[in-house]
Amino acid sequence: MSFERDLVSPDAEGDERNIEAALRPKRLDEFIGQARVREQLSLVLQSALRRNRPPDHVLMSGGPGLGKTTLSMIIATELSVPLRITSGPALERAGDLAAILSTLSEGEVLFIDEIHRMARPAEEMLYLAMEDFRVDIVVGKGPGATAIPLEIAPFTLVGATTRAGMLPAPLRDRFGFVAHMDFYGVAELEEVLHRSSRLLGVTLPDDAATEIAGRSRGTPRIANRLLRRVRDFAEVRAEGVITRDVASAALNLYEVDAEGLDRLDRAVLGALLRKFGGGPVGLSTLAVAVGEEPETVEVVAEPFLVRQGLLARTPRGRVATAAAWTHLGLVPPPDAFGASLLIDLGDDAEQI
Ligand SMILES: Nc1ncnc2c1ncn2[C@@H]1O[C@H](COP(=O)(O)OP(=O)(O)OP(=O)(O)O)[C@@H](O)[C@H]1O
Ligand SMILES: [Mg+2]
Repeated sequence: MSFERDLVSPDAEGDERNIEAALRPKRLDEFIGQARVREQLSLVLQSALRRNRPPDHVLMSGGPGLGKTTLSMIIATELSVPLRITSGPALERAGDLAAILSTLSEGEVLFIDEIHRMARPAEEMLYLAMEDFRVDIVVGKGPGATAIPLEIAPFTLVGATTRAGMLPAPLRDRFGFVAHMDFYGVAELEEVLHRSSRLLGVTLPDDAATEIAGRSRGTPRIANRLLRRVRDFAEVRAEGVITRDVASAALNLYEVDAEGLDRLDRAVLGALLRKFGGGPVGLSTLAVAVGEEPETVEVVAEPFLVRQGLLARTPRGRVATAAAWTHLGLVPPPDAFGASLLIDLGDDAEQI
């Protein structure tokens, strides 16, 4: 058994990058949600513009699909400066980074995506560049090698990472501003969906937007993706008209449920409840029960289940919460939790 993850994966899949580029907000006031980050960043940018100096280096931290790349591009646009884009994995050798740094123009924004994946020598070169706008070019090898300092134009580094914890402290400390990107609320995702539907030229009623937003796992990228699937469904089956029922039928067809769980999520939860009485059960036992690798269960399914309060990781193993039983319409056995936690699920709940 294997599961299609494309629909609710927070990572960009296939040619999605191109589609996304068209939906990216270009200015700060078009960027939806993240009110605190937006306000903080707006201050940083405005004061830099006033002083006519490049702003402090900015670190964007947050899960995939929450808008880090989008916001980085906005920074360059708002400052009216060019943007240079690279990524941690592309900077294998210090020379790769030196080539970029030495050709930056004054005030340019250098965006390093996945900055936590940069190789060590490049990282050390970056420290000096961030702090003193200088790089040391090493000439020669062995004991005769000399470092020639080279001045570079003052620039702004914008780093993005999904794993801020993996950044070495000296690097983290050199960012003057850290933008923590959070998951989006349903109302914010509705706004994202309305904006995207205008750009895609489709009519999206409010209640249909609510339906899609609720299943989007707090992530604009997923919201936009579900919107495209709903549009396809409406074109083929509903003469292009999106209603709440059409949206709901489309997403049911793609097996994305009302809380945004997909087949793998429900399989994991279902096995935990039906086969192991709600746990505790070890990760590998649970993975075998759904025919998946333990890593897939741990990395792909569990974080969202934990965030939704449906599953808990305990030292004794994985445990379902009361909400998990409710979500799958099952009645927990009397000994599943303390008796006080038992919930009445009504007559139509499936008995296990
Ligand atoms: N605040 C927002 N308002 C409107 N659209 C957004 C917002 N944030 C993200 N999006 C949309 O979601 C998509 C993904 O955003 P983006 O590529 O910036 O995410 P990311 O955090 O860089 O993801 P990754 O970690 O995978 O690089 C883009 O198409 C963008 O248009
Ligand atoms: Mg990105």
